[in-house]
Amino acid sequence: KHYVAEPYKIKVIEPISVTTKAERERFIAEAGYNTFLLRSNQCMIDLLTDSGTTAMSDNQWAGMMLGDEAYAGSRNFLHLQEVVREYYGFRHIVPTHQGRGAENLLSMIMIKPGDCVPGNMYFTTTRAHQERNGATFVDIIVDEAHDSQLDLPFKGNVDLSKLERLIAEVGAERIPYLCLAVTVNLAGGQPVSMANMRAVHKLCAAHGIKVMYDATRCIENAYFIKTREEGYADVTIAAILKEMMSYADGCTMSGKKDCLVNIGGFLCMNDEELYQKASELVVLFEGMPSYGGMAGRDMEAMARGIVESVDYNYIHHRVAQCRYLADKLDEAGIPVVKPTGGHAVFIDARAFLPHVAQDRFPAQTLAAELYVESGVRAMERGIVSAGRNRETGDHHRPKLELVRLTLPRRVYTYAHLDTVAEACIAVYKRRGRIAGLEMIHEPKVLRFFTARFQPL
Ligand SMILES: Cc1ncc(COP(=O)(O)O)c(/C=N/[C@@H](Cc2ccccc2)C(=O)O)c1O
Repeated sequence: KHYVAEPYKIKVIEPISVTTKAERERFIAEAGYNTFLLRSNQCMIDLLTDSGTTAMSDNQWAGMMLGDEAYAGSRNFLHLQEVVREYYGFRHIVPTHQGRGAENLLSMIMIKPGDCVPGNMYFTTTRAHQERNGATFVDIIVDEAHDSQLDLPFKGNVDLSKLERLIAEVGAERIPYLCLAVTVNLAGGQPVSMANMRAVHKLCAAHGIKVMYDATRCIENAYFIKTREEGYADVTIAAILKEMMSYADGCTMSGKKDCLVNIGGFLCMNDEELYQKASELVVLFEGMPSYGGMAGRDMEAMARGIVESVDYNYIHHRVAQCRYLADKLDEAGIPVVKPTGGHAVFIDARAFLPHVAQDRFPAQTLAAELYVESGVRAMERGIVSAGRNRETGDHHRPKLELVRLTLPRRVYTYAHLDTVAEACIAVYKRRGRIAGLEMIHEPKVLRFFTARFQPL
């Protein structure tokens, strides 16, 4: 297999703090066996998240010196607005401090209590905001998305018959919008095909239901369309992105992922009335409609990041790094989600630790073991992240109990990925001797961020 070399060279470095195994055993115990509670300087290769961990380019850093910090009408906002209109195609953009800011505004202006918001698999913060505004999230993703070993090109797709059944059951007036995630984080970074986006838009438009994308990893989705979908091999990433967005009425965006910045986000829409409502609320939650919780310099960095993000060489390498790591684990017999997603390698913790019951937190356990083995920080994406069912009080029990090895953009090299693979293989060899965890502190909201555990 050919793995493309980094299409950039290193100009500035940030030293990695090296730890010993004995130190890491102490650190993870102090962190309640929750990798979110480790300090950055206790992690040697930090694969917790691709969110906000991007290395910016010299062009973006130069832009940071051109921050127009005027309270209103900053030239950086005008630049960001112009770039989003050009690349995403929506008429209105409301800047927010990050994705969550956009999710908050969207949920508040579109949802009324008792509504249903259908989507292609849940995401924690997205669902939390929908529920907070009185809606019920309804999963309409294709069944195949819940099978980690099924190697299909677009496992993020919507099952149109599920959507039709939902509309028939609850009525279009109780569905303010469909939330289409491109890509689907918790399914393993799985993309949605252009054909499915087109069909979803057509069906929703026929019922007067808006389609709002969670565009957080839309460049990765565009790359998978280019490389996997008939008819797009010779189409540019930018043109694919624009067509994707043409099938949506708006989007929320966490700029901390595919806009290549460390903070920032936006909410987009075409509808004038929605824009007016969002503009009224943004002053309450994020500041002015012309800065949305970002400094001028951050908006400049994001505008420049958006232009860089559609460069084929950038996204080709970014996805190739994920595939490189996934192939190494797969060759060693370690169960990983197939096909490899755009931002991470997801280990199937249930298959890795079949003797650990799901309510003994296999993914949480494996993430802690990986950390002790080699200082690699991964993230639990299983029963702990899924939280509890509001009605029954029992854990949500997702079919996918995953450990996510999330690759920051333009940060690590293939040598780092070799170290990660070796660590996974070492733990895999001693998996029979790994017992589970019990939860000793359980927060009420989004518990995975601060829950604490101890070994059985
Ligand atoms: C598909 C999708 N939509 C919206 C957001 C929110 O965007 P923001 O508010 O962070 O900018 C995110 C953030 N995902 C991050 C950070 C994270 C967030 C909650 C729990 C765990 C991790 C991650 O997956 O690591 C996302 O993935």
